[in-house]
Amino acid sequence: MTVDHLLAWPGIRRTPSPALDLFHTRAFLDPTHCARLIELIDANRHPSTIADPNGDAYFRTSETCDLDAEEPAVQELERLLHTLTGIDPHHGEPVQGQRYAVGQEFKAHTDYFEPNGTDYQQYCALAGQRTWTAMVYLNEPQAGGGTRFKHIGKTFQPEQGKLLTWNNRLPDGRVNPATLHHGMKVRKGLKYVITKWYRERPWQ
Ligand SMILES: O=C(O)CCC(=O)C(=O)O
Ligand SMILES: [Fe+2]
Repeated sequence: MTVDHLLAWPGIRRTPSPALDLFHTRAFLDPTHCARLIELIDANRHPSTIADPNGDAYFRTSETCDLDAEEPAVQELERLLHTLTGIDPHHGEPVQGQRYAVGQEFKAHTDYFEPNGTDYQQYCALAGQRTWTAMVYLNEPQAGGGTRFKHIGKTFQPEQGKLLTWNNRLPDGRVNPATLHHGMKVRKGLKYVITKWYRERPWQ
């Protein structure tokens, strides 16, 4: 994907930082679309998991849903993401939904797989490393639930339909530690997001 392609999206904003390529845009999804995706997440959620477990049982306390690629709301989301990013849809992992109740979070992590981690071979042998991440807030909790990029001191607040996207790699192809981010604790209400990860090579 080229950054120029992203910049053609009306209303896209780049976070001014030399450390990483990070963009956001408001109202990427409309409220009806968000509500339908929330319904799908609620119908099929289970405790979230992590790669390279680090011994902290409270590292990621949310619930996850693998969304059904046949659902019209998921297909429409995929179509919009393709228009936004220009990334070949075959390089995408299936879309996931995440739900956080009060007190739940996803502590500071990177979306790429640690190149020397124990799980790298298992997760990356076929499709390669994660390249770009796209995430969309589907609602707005009453308090908390921001996404904090610690290295650059930037926190995004959840807002229904707002999209974030960033490049997990550096221009030379190595992973970028400055993409470290924290899905912070929800203090009041619920938080729903979708996450979409792209790979170097086609998925499956
Ligand atoms: O919920 C958030 O704000 C961040 C989610 C996230 O980083 C992830 O699912 O990888
Ligand atoms: Fe993440």
